[in-house]
This record gives sequence, structure tokens and C-alpha cells, in this order.
Amino acid sequence: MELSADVSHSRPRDAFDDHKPPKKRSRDPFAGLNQTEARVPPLPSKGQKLERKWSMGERRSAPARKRSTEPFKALKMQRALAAVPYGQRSQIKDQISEMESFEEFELLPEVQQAIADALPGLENVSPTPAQRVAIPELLGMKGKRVRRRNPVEKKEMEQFLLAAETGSGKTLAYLLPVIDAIKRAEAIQLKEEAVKLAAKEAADAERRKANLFELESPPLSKDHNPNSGRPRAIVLVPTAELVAQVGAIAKSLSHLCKFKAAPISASNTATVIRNRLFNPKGVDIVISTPFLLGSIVESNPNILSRVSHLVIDEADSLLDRSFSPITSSIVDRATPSLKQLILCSATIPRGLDTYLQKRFPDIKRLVTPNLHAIPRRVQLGVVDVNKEPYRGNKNLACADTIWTIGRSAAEHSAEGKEKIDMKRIIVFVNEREKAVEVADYLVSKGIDAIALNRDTASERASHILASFKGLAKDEEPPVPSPEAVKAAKTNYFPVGSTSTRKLVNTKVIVTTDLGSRGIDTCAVRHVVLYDVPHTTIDFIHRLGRTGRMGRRGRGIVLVGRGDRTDVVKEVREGMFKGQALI
Ligand SMILES: Nc1ncnc2c1ncn2[C@@H]1O[C@H](COP(=O)(O)OP(=O)(O)OP(=O)(O)O)[C@@H](O)[C@H]1O
Repeated sequence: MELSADVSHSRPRDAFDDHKPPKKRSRDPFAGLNQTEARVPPLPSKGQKLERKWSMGERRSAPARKRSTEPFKALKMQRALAAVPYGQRSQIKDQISEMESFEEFELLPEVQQAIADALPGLENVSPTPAQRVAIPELLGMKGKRVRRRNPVEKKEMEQFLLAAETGSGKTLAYLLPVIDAIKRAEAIQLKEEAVKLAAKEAADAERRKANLFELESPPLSKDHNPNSGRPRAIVLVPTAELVAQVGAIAKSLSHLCKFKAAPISASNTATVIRNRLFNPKGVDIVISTPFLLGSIVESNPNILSRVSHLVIDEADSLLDRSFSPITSSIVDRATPSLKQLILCSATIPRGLDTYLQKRFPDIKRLVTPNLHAIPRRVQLGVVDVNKEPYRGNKNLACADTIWTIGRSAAEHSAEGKEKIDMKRIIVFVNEREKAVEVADYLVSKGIDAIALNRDTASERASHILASFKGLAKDEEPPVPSPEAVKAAKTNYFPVGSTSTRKLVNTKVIVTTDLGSRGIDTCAVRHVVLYDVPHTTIDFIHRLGRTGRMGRRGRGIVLVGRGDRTDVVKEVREGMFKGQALI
């Protein structure tokens, strides 16, 4: 092989004038060989850098890369929830990690024993994070070894915000300390009354000795009980269904540690309400909605005269625009006698956060480590309604989704494996009118569906919800024949057709936000989000109806034209990573 005669000659200067190596050479695998000069291009000037940034390739890729790394970009547009720093969360986690038993709380023995009645069928229960965070604080325990504060020595009203994820046992977290306080106050009152009575009897005896002919003073009337119509504690909740739910828990606790609970709501008659409030044996805890209690207080202001504990459950609802005036007026009227004001919520919306900073700047925030995070055991699936076979028909996609859930269980049963449980599914819509429309459509497709909205009579609503709460025993679902299962294999219904087939093992409630707050639907494994919720707050509450207290659950969101897919994507990512939503 012979080398060229020019091999050692450099190339003419103007060949590098544009600072770029010739393209052909740079692509050549041997381009780096036989070079006598380092051809490193100089650093680009500032102007060149900008030019490069906006060149076609970079312009497309730069924002895309930013989007993928920046967390919750779509959710940041709404920023619905107040932030709780991760440092604070880990600190709380450490603090509560050592509390393993209810016995560590300085509750009265009768209150301790009553816990088992409120959690029937459960053995070796340990307190949930919400209970570990709240109970010691509400009892005034400071650290494990320090004695509880004397309930009578406390003069100023204490304010607490208990914020813990859905289905985490917040009801017991506030009820147990409140009942404990009531029982202690009652014991003190009984002691004081006994001392007074003894003093009076002694005085009477003295007087009789001094004047043998004096008539005996009449005994104290036993007809009037000073505890009648003057509760020591009030629990406010937003709906009649929640009044019944919290009332049932209070009643179960009252079997062992005796106290009188009066749940009152618009679903009770006036006579029932009167009898419960003005029971001659007295009343200790009233559970009510703010509107009902507010109207009673107008005519009987004495009802609030002795209230030492006021609980506002679902505080984010009860302090929002529609409820706030009436809730605040009850707080104001009860304040003179209040020892503890306890707000309770699964979410701290930014509106509530600002309100609390202004109205209760000293409120003590009791927050659990997983606040605002949807637990990992709840999965979120997405159905694209625009795709085949739905072609934008959400009703059809909803019916098909429900059939898919119900059918899998029916097949399982037809194979003779085991008796199947009734499946209970909640479908959430954003508008009240839509609930009826969707329920009617589902019924036309052979699904046992019912609408639950503000127009549903409260007695009927309680009845509908009972089986979803695992309280009422369902009639057993009929076991479908193998033929019926075969016939139901395809659950696609052409638009407009009415199904003659029936989905036998599934019950569905179609509801709005009304069914998303506080209802303890522990029998629900599936939630269908017919509409994409407006905010992360609604996502948390709606998905919170499943996967309660350590159970698994599944949410399915139907995404159609105009729905925020970016929001759904970010919520899913957050759930997958176990992150708190914002
Ligand atoms: N320590 C415990 N161990 C086991 N189960 C419990 C315990 N405490 C409460 N539960 C059960 O957990 C379920 C949920 O409780 P609860 O309704 O109080 O939750 P929540 O936090 O108020 O939910 P939401 O935010 O949705 O209102 C109930 O069925 C209750 O019986």
C-alpha cells in the first residue's frame, strides 16, 4: 500500500472556518485517524446557545422532558390540598410506631372494655394511626409516662384538627376520648352532689334538733333531671346517614360504659327527636346535622349550656361555604362552656387551611403520616370511552365495566368453586340529575342499580346504604346456571338495546358527593368514577369508599372526550408511588 504524498499536509484553513468538521468525515468510522491537528469546535457563544435551543429538535424535546420529570404538573393547576411536609410525616411515624395497644391509652376501664363492642368480630385489635395520633392528645397524655391532665383544672378551650386518611377509624379516635371525658365529669358531678346532699341532710338534722316542732322541708324533686336536654358533648356531621352511622357506634359503646346517646336527624319524627333530647333520664351525647341542631337551639338555647366537647366531623364539608354560617354559629354559642373543639377530616383543603389560620390560629393539628395519599392497596384502572366498542358512550362503558366485574364472580361460581359474595359497586357522578339517568340506564342493561342523591328520602337512603356498609344481610345471590353464564359471556350491548339478561350477583349505587363523605362502605370493593372528579379532594373521598381499614379495592375511571386525562394520569402515578396528592 502506498501513502498519498499529501499525507502530512494540513488541510487549507478555510475548511474549518465554520468550526464544524466536514460531515462526511465525521460519520466515517476512520475519521479520527491520521489527524495532525485537534479539531475541537470552540464553545458556542451565548447567542449561538439560544439559537440552538430554539432549533427544531430541541424545541420539541425540552418541554417534553420537563413534563415527565416535574411531579403533579396538572394537579398543581388546581392545588386543592394543603401541604404537609414529608419531614413532619416521618417524625409522626416514629412517634406512633411504639403504640401497639389500646391499653396504653389512659382511658377509664369501662371505656377500654367497650372498644370490643364497637369493633365486633375483630380480635386483638390495635389502634390505627389516626387513633394513635389523636387519642393521647385528646386525653391530654404527654408522652407515655406522664399522667393525664385533670379534666377540671383545664380552663381554656383546646382546639384540635384531626386529619387522617379515609377509612382509618377517625370516629373511634374522637369518640373514645370524648366518652372518657363525659364519664369523668359525671363522676365528679356525682361526688359534688353527694357532698351537697350530705351537707343539706346534716343542716336539716341540726335544725330539727334545735326546733322539734318545725315541719320537715320537702325532699328534692326527682322528677326533673338536670341532665335532660343538656348534653355534655355534641357531634356534628353533614348528613342523616352519618348521624345514623355515628349514632350506632356510640350506642355500641354505651352498652358497657353507660351513657345516653341521642342521634337526631331529619329522618326522625318530631316526637322521636323530642323524646331523645329531653329524655327524663338525661342525655350525654347528641349527634346531629348542623341545620337541625341550629333550628332546635333557636327555640331551646339551653341545649348548648353545658356542652364541654364539640366535634365537627367531616369538617372540610361543614366549614365550606354552604354549611359554614350555621356550623360557626353553633361553635360561637357553645364556646362559653367548651373545653375541647375537635375538627375531623380526611382532607385539608386549602380553603379550610386558610379559614383555620384566621379563625383558630392556635389549633393543634393531629395529622397522620399518610394524609392525602390513597393507599397502594387501592388500584385505579382507566377505561377509554372514546375507543371501540363504546365510541364515546359513557353509559355503555359504565354498564360494560359493571358486567365485567360481576361476570367474573358469576363464572367462578358456575364452575362450582365456591359460593360467591354479593358484589357491591358504587358509581360516582358529578351532577345530581346524572345519578338518576345513569341508574335507569344500568337497570335497562340488567343491573340492579339504584340512584342515591339529595332527592332520595333519607330512610330509603339508609336502607340502600345498609348492605353496602356490611350491616344488613343480603339475600344470597342466586347461583347462575352454566348456560346463563355462557349466555352472559359477552357483555357488550349495542346502544339502545335493552338487556333481557340479569346480572345476579351485583348491587350498584349511583351517587354524587353525598355518598362519598364518611359513609363506612366496608363491603365495597369496586368504585366506578363515571365522571373524572373535579379535584383531588373528590378523588380521595370517592376512592376512599373502597379499600377501607386495610382491605383491597379497585377504582375504575371512565375517561371520555373533554375529560382531564393528565389529571387522571398524575393521580394514578401518585397512587402507584404512595405519594400524597396535592
Ligand atoms: N382499631 C381498629 N381496628 C380495626 N378496625 C377498626 C379500628 N378502628 C375502627 N375500625 C373500623 O374501621 C372502619 C372505618 O372507620 P371510620 O368510619 O371511623 O373511618 P373514618 O376514618 O372516619 O373514614 P372516613 O374518612 O371515610 O369518614 C369501621 O368499620 C370501623 O369499625
